[in-house]
Amino acid sequence: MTLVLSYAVNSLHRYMHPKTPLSKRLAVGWLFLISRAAAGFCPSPQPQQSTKFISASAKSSSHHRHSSNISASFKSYNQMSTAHTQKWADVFTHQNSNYSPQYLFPPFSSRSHKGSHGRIAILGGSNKYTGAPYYAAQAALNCGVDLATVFCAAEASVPIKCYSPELMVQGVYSIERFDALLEEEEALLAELEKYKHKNDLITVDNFDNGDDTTSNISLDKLLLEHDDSHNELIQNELLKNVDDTKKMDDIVNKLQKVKQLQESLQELQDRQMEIISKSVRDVVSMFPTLHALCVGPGLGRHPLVFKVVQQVLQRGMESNLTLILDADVLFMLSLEEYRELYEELLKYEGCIMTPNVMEMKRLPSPSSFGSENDKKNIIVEKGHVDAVSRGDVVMQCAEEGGLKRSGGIGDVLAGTISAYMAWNQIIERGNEGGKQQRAFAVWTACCTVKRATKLAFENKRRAMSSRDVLDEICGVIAHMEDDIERR
Ligand SMILES: NC(=O)C1=CN([C@@H]2O[C@H](COP(=O)(O)OP(=O)(O)OC[C@H]3O[C@@H](n4cnc5c(N)ncnc54)[C@H](OP(=O)(O)O)[C@@H]3O)[C@@H](O)[C@H]2O)[C@@H](O)CC1
Ligand SMILES: Nc1ncnc2c1ncn2[C@@H]1O[C@H](COP(=O)(O)OP(=O)(O)OP(=O)(O)O)[C@@H](O)[C@H]1O
Repeated sequence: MTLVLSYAVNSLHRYMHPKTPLSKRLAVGWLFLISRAAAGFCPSPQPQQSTKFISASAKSSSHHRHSSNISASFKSYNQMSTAHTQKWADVFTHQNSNYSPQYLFPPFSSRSHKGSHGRIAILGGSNKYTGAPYYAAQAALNCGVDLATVFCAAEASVPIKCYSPELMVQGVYSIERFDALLEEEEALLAELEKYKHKNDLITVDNFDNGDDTTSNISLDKLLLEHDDSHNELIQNELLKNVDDTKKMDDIVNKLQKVKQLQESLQELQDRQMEIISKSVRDVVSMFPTLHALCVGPGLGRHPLVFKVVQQVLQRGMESNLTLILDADVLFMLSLEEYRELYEELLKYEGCIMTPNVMEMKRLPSPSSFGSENDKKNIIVEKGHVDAVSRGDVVMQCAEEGGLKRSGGIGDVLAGTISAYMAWNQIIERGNEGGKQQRAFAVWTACCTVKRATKLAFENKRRAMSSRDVLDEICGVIAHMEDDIERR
């Protein structure tokens, strides 16, 4: 196109000479206008790219300038140079690919049984959000997995069941019950706090030190720093030392009340732990049958749900289960309380995080990492161009999406990645090649959703919703499989 353009400009210059006949001048004028219009519609050719992931550290210095702006949070791959982007079709135009598209989809066989094309689960869905886990699970089914289970809040299970008979849905905790437990705990803590602030000074013998001196001790100190047997001792000491019986009764009553409150609090916290453990057991008992678990779509931000999720993720890593982390679980991992878990997940090869712009900004920079290469997990930074990175290598998905961005497309992507990860497990069975192929499969999942969104948008325009994207997925995958066969 550049050649055509320069030829046209040169010709224009030559033929616009006053001695050139008018008819020739008009013809050249048209040629010039047509070539300008064509240049506007066709993008200039991209430099040759390989299908290898590119090393982020090998990139131009411009991305370092950009990434320094976000030093407080996680390094943003979408703020790096966008020169090395790829579309699905590019995979077939380069022979030096490290990745094998023919191993993305498990082949059909007459010996296939229910589950041999993938069993995934979603942990998410709350009283507020029921659509998100549905989109994720249904996306995985529409990709082609055989079985999809949704573990959710009991309050969400009936609506989700009603969306689709194909889904298996299990309520594993109740937000209402968790709310009641938290309210009870808050009331007990508030009552304890009231006593803590009663700083009555009382005079006691220094029996601890075995000497005869006396000192003023705040009731606060007595209540908080002495165990039960000690309290008894204190009471005896008080009996000996405090003359005013009314004051004495007061103090003893307070001690008893605090003891009672502390016991109730302990009993409540034990009950909480028991309920949380039961929820965790319900999810973990399915692990041996799962190829991948996606956590987060519509999860909500209840502190006790986060406790369940914390244990599920720990057990997932212990079981070497592939974990796809999206939405609210990424919020949870940005909290100081879960920093240790977050850093463990960054080192876990079977973890794929899919942050949107906000979630990416919230994720903290890991403190225990020397370089990007210490990160073993995969991060999919969603945006106009999705960036899939592992360690310091990054592959950007330049596939065009639709112009409408309805809520839930991120959930569709999380479910689609779950399906590709299930297939990766089935095909590669965790060998070294499989791990390399995993990032490529995640990138292909991004291409799939971008393409499905584009088709849905072309069909429905302003009315496009995430359901329409779901409907396009199977066609997109069928085309991709055709591309692989034709290769
Ligand atoms: N049907 C359902 O059930 C659905 C349920 N969902 C579930 O909702 C839960 C919360 O997810 P989330 O994405 O709303 O939370 P979070 O990331 O904190 O964003 C909140 C704030 O960030 C902003 N913001 C977001 N993106 C931005 C961007 N690209 N660029 C700029 N700003 C951006 C945005 O600002 P606003 O646009 O409102 O001005 C907003 O204030 C989660 O469980 C998810 O699964 C959804 O999946 C949808 C379908
Ligand atoms: N600026 C953008 N331009 C075009 N596409 C985008 C843009 N940002 C995100 N997308 C695409 O939209 C899809 C969902 O990404 P998004 O950032 O909306 O996730 P999300 O907020 O987690 O979604 P959800 O609504 O499910 O919570 C992805 O396929 C992503 O590639």
